[in-house]
Amino acid sequence: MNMAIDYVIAKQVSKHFGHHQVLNQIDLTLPTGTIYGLIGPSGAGKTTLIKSILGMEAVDSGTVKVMDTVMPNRAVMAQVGYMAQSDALYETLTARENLTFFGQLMSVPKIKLAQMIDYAAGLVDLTSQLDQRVSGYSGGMKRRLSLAIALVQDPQLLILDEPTVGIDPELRQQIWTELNKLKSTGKSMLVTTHVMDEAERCDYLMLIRHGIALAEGTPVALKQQYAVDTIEQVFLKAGRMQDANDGNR
Ligand SMILES: Nc1ncnc2c1ncn2[C@@H]1O[C@H](COP(=O)(O)OP(=O)(O)OP(=O)(O)O)[C@@H](O)[C@H]1O
Repeated sequence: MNMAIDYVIAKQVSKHFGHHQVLNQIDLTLPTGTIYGLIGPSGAGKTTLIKSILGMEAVDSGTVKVMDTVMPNRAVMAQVGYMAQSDALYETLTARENLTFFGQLMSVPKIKLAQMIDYAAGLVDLTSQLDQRVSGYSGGMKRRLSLAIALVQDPQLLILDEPTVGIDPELRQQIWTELNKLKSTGKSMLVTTHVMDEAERCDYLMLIRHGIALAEGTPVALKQQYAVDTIEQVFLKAGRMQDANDGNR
């Protein structure tokens, strides 16, 4: 059983590119056994926040700790299952070879690696195509392989940037069922999504827009707070309120 710790603690994280403030004093705490969703429109700053948490993007101010360690830190980074928004795969290799390569890179012991490849491939429904070259894969298959790679090292913390883009609804359901199983073993996930029914499945949500954390809480609490029935409506209402506030300045 895992100790209840906060896997991620980000405090007052700010970041700009040129004159553009992309993150504005963001606080985020991700406890054990939690699926934390980041939702927001394109360009809101979700990927930049994720990269800042992973130590891949230097922040202007604020601090990030992952597994109680100040980031960036290579050893901690190696313990995080990260699925980037664009697939970084070796096209000339097969899916199994890709999984083996990344598993070895993450120092997964050989016996465990074979098991984890079978498990991860099964989870994303690629078992029968494992020995095909990735160059022949469709976009959705590549996305699924990237998710399998994030899982192959059996990480305690998964950071998934739009994991289900291009994946059909049935498989999306299966993947979410599995993410919930992983959660019940104490793993945590930070997930970005544009899909509102996925947002509803998260334990906790942050709505981010123009680099600002507009609202956060459990899906139920957010719906109550904004007196609406869906997360999509929360999102629209919070956005309108932000625009009205900006207009009043
Ligand atoms: N390396 C960079 N240099 C300059 N601007 C950048 C860089 N990376 C991101 N940006 C800008 O920062 C803003 C936030 O981008 P980010 O990718 O974090 O948004 P996002 O919420 O993840 O969007 P999406 O949902 O489309 O992935 C955008 O305006 C983007 O153009």
